[in-house]
Amino acid sequence: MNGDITRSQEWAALGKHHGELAGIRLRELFADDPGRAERMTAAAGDLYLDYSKHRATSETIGLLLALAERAGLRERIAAMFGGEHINVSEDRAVLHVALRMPRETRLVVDGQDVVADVHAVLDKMSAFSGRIRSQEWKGATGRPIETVVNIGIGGSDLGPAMAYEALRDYADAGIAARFVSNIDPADITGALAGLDPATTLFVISSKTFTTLETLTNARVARRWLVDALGEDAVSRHFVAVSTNAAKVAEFGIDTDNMFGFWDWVGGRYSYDGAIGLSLMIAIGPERFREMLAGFHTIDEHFRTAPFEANMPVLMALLGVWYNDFFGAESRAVLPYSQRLHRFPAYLQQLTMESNGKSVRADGTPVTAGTGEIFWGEPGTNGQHAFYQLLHQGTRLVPADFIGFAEPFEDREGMHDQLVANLLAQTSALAFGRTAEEIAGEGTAAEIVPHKVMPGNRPTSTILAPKLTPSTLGQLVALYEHIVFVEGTIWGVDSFDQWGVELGKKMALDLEPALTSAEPPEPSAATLPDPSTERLVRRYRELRGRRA
Ligand SMILES: O=P(O)(O)OC[C@H]1O[C@H](O)[C@H](O)[C@@H](O)[C@@H]1O
Repeated sequence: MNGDITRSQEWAALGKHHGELAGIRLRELFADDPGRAERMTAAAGDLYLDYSKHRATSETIGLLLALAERAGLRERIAAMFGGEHINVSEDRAVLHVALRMPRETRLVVDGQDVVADVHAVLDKMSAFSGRIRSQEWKGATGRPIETVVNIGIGGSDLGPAMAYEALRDYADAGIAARFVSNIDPADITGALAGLDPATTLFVISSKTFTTLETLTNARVARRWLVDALGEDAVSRHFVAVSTNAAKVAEFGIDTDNMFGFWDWVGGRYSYDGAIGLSLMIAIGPERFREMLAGFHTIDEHFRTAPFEANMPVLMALLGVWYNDFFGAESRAVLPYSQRLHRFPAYLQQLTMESNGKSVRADGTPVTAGTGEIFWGEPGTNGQHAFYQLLHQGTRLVPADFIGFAEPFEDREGMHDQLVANLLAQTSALAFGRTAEEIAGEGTAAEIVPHKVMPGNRPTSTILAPKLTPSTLGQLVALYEHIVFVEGTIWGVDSFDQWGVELGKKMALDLEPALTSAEPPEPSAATLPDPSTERLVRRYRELRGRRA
């Protein structure tokens, strides 16, 4: 809908319903309606969702679905899949879903069949990965590649880094991947430690090929390689992934060794395309395509399933429910899988860069909270760290628990213990322990209040058969579409990120004040405020520079 959804009657109905439901506990909801455990579930591809442990009834879901209709979700899904320029502030189509469309499909956007373009790049990536993996591609000294170092940041780092960690059990060609992102010199120093230039391939990943961190790290890597192997070695050890061929050439990378993508793929939506090159080299093109098929399964589910059975729609609407009606500020994502240890970090960019907005797509200010704060750690590590607050703190933190039935490799029944922990946590969060129950166990009266577990803390549980390339693709697509639905309800442009630009520009302006031989004048335009000016002088002193 155009305009302010918080003024709609659907929004008002949810507000009223919240008033009625707020005092009701999950214990009561289950006692009144034991069938909810069976009913409040959804399936999509290999993913199974239990959303019965939410502070919601069938009526809540009905009201939320009405809100989605009012927001024009149906039309917006069609607009995205149809290649309309729904990224209005940048006047671009939003077509990450095209990155995983099967070869035989066609999608003509702005006069061009984007699916054919996608597969041309995938084929080029597959051929290149195949040459690296089969050791046909040799480094400058004739030795095969053993390590791929991806240099990128944001969407050009988090996706492949998260997915490589998730799927490293499938890295079957003996090629390891490392990831460098930060401008902190410690990052590249750590990544290069122990590597042999003769067997190292650098993948410089940057959509724009103008990102300071990436270009700086790439220059350091180039120097490291050239010092060891000479200038001529660069073409055997550097490839690029970018949308900007001119900048790639300017950097000195042969554009024959460049893998492209398009302005209709946002950085945080890009690792299933060329930005995933380092991952494809590690796990192989076939596994990579299995991952794409997983993404596509959920895309099709999202596009075609009725909203009441549509997993991303349901999960997104529950996110809106807590964010905007219960005032919850964050959502924990708790994968019971060590391999998914970078998944919460990946989701932070996906969700928060997309929906951390305070104006709507039409430029008017939002009138409801947007952009849940995503955070998390793998279980069970989180249990021994921050779950105390989840169980007994004063804040409401809805949480997504993610588990798998099969481990890649079990040891002494450990995997069943892992899953037992997941299930125990969601039950304890939902149902808690009352003072009577605790006193009944013989607990001293003065200790009882400390042990009361309030319960009523909502969770989603997602179960999948096994962490595979396909199920990883399914999970990522699920969250991409959750972001889309939430962004649609809030009316924001989920595909721009203007908020990160100012700090980048100011850092460039500020740097000379830190490094110049003479200290900056107090009135210098590069010192934006008195606090920053003092910090600059303090830094110069600590660095032994004239302050
Ligand atoms: O891929 P690049 O053009 O180097 O951009 C890398 C990252 O930097 C930017 O600042 C954006 O906030 C991110 O969305 C992007 O993923």
